[in-house]
Amino acid sequence: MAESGDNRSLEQVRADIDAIDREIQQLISRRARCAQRVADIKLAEVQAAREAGEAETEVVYYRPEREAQVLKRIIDRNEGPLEGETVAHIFREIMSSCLALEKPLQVAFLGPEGTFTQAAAIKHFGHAALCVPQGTIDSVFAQVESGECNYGVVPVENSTEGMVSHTLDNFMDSGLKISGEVELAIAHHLLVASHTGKDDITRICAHQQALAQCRNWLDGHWPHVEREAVSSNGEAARMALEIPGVAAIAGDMAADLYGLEKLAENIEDYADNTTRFLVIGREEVPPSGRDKTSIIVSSRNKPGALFTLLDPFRKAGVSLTRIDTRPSRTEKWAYVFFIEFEGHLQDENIAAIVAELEEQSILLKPLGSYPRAVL
Ligand SMILES: C=C(O[C@@H]1C=C(C(=O)O)C=C[C@H]1O)C(=O)O
Repeated sequence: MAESGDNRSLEQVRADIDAIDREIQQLISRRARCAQRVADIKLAEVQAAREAGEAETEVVYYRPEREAQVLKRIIDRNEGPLEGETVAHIFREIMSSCLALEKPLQVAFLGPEGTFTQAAAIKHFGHAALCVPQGTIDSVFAQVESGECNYGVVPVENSTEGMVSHTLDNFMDSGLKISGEVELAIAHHLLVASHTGKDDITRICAHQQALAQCRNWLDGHWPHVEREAVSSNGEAARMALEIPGVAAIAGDMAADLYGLEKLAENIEDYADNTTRFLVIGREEVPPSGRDKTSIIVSSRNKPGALFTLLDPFRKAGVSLTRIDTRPSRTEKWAYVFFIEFEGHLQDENIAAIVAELEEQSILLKPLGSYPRAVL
């Protein structure tokens, strides 16, 4: 085996690499056959349940909690020289391809193509999933509710593509469950078509949030060029390709999709610009061991209402990861809280908190427990 510091020739090291690749390929094929065997077992179990008159009808091949465990283990045992996350991304793609041997997952996302939501969908499900663009957050929910798509991906926090509140409103009326979360580092670039030079630019287009996130950079570099907010960064990229003089601000996905050139990279004013997305599905997800739970709770606007809702978490020492308020649409002066915390609804301490909250509130709706983002 080639090690750094040995005195093998280039040809010898390449021969080593070829032999290793052969082994890796054989192992991947073996892994894929195991995944097929798992799928056969799942199918047989569902068929047996059907014959026994049990209600289950759908075979669920995709197991988010299992995938999260596999990826976490890969990161934990990684010894370098590659980064744990880099290796996990490779395994993300292997799992995605193994699962697609049964049937590629259909994943609805807030489109159009080339948006960060699509990048989030691919990051979570891998490239073997079939990502289907939707025009609105409502239609992402509808596609999953009707069964057209297996899962959906919607932005929920600090997004350049959609409104948090709109996603939360959808959860109030929907029976769908959250089955995962995706965190994505957002890097914006100034993009132009190959036939557009720096001096040809008369207009810079992007989603309004992308324009906002790059405001200082634009003020410094392009103070006199018109800025135009359009419906998405993907749309801005399409315009940059088709309309002379237009430059777009968008991410890598859009640059690749429309074959645009990067005039400037990473132009966002703040590094660490992360957007969070939620994965929605029809099934509840069993515990992975590192989970989060999201609930909607509603209480009357009386003194101490929020304190009463949050106190059970404090007493149990459970960390809240997010809390949002929305006005209730059904009752004047009632509020709806969207609360996220660490733990799974099947954990005893979490079940006890939820039972206590149920007594204190007008309405309590669990939106699901799901593995914390690994990648
Ligand atoms: C193989 C399984 O099914 C699917 C494929 C997985 C994989 O390739 O590792 C993991 C979880 C499931 O999404 C399983 O449940 O173990």
